[in-house]
Amino acid sequence: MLKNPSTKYQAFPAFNLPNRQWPSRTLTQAPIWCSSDLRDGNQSLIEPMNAQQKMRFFKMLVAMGFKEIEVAFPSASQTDFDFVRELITGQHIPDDVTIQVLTQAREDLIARTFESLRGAKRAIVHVYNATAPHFRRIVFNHTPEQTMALAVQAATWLKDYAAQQPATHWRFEYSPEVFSQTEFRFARDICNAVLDVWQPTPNAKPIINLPATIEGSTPNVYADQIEWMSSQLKYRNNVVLSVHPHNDRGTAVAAAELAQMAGADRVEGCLFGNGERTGNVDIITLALNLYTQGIDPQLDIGHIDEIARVVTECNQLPIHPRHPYVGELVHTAFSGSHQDAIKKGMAVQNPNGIWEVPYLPIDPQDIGRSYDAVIRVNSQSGKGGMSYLLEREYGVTLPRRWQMALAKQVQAVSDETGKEVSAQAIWQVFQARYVEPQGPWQYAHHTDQRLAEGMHEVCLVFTNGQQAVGQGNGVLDAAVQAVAALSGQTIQITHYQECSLRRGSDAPALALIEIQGHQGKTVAGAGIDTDIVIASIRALLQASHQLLNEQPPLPA
Ligand SMILES: CC(=O)SCCNC(=O)CCNC(=O)[C@H](O)C(C)(C)COP(=O)(O)OP(=O)(O)OC[C@H]1O[C@@H](n2cnc3c(N)ncnc32)[C@H](O)[C@@H]1OP(=O)(O)O
Ligand SMILES: CC(C)C(=O)C(=O)O
Ligand SMILES: [Mg+2]
Repeated sequence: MLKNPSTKYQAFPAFNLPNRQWPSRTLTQAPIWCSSDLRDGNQSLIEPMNAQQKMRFFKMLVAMGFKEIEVAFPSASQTDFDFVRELITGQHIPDDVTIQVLTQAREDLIARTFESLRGAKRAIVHVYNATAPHFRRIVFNHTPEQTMALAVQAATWLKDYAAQQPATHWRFEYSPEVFSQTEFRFARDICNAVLDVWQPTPNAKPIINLPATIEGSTPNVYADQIEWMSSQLKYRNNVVLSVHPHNDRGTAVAAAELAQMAGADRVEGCLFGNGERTGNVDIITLALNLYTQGIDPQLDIGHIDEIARVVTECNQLPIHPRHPYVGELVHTAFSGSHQDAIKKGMAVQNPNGIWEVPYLPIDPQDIGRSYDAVIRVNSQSGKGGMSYLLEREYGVTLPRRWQMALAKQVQAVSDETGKEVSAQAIWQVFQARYVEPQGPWQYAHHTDQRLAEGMHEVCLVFTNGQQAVGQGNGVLDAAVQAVAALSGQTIQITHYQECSLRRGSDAPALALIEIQGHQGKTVAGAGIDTDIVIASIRALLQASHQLLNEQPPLPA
């Protein structure tokens, strides 16, 4: 039993913003993305990335189309410092990409940071100090004035150190760390004081980054805070307003989306939501959320599994199978009614039309996945899923009655094992039930004699030496008469269907036959052979066995 929380935790105060605009806005374009994987993501790893891993990750981010990449905290470690040097001296930074680095508001660290950036064509130096009251009190033992003075001092250091390296095109970024838990007027004042130092121009717009360092409220409150700050920042037209949500409450994606509706121009985050504690906001989810609204996310995510492979190998952390868009199971339906709807949706989906396959918010092929995993069968599945797999893997489209009968048998298998049933296992159940001979008349060979125009006499020879002769107006009709004579029943074909099997090098033919015996009982059989006539005779014989064996009829 949890303890009463009311004496230990406080509700996040509501934000009074009566004329808030963001709720009636929608997202219409991608923000400026900044990947913080190599800094915020990296600092949260059990084992931070080594130089090779960072370089591999960096190159992937560039290939994906990121134009701003926070690559390091250069004053933190020699590895990070050397990595920045290698990026610059090794000329690994394309002309349209700007690297960003983070530093605390301490002069020694700032000096080292600028040292790491020597020779860079462009760079963003990102400085932060915590501004929330409990951080001021607990971590810094600072008055608000001292916190403000530290930020202004840091802004001045950045400006001065940048002036000593004029060949680089500098941009500055300031984060009031723990912004979302800072008194909002104080947050505004400290950001504006920093901007006063930097004197923004259109040519080098500073970035004001407003982090939810620890996510503490519902996303609407964060959106209110961002909308209010956007309206209160000085030099707003020459300032890039950035957000940096963490995911402590599990709503970082929502917070980032609402914040953009509230006026944020830029989003910092990490791929698949890596980052401190529960992570930074997941840029892939944000981007694909835009994509599925018909908006170009301005990132190349057309090969999501390859991206996931690089990220998991570099971070040495797995991705949850239910993770939006990328998880192993997120495009898979096991349950019968979902499978039925997906199967119907896939069948009618216009390749050039609006995507409307039920239960699939995105076409898996758009992110480089196949349809293989879309439907998987277990005890929760129905005829739709089972027949989808047979169709996809073997090219066999069963009539509805067969689907219903086979589904029962497949479900019996999955109930018994408690496991998933593969397409191959379904095919085996199908063969055992409809194809494999279950009686004495196993086909050996046959002869076909033309008696007159359209009239055939067929002699069926079985492996046990028995023979049956019949006449009819085609080979199959004659075979039916032969089997009828043999079994002493009138037999009538009520359904016939043939197809080429997809699996197997010689593409054998499959014949499906339904016959009606005396008292109107309808049974089914299937036959496989490279010759469609023989496949049909085998199917007929197998159906006749079902008639004799008192097998249950097909459902009506
Ligand atoms: C929310 C975020 O993600 S912020 C980024 C966090 N990332 C990291 O910290 C990773 C890299 N950091 C490091 O490797 C180290 O912290 C270093 C190398 C930068 C500094 O190490 P140290 O000098 O040993 O300082 P350490 O971090 O242990 O101590 C924090 C000190 O810096 C102060 N400090 C913390 N943040 C800041 C800041 N943004 N600006 C100025 N001072 C700060 C603290 O008040 C404390 O001061 P005190 O020693 O007077 O009590
Ligand atoms: C340094 C800042 C931007 C940060 O990572 C945070 O507040 O989460
Ligand atoms: Mg962070």
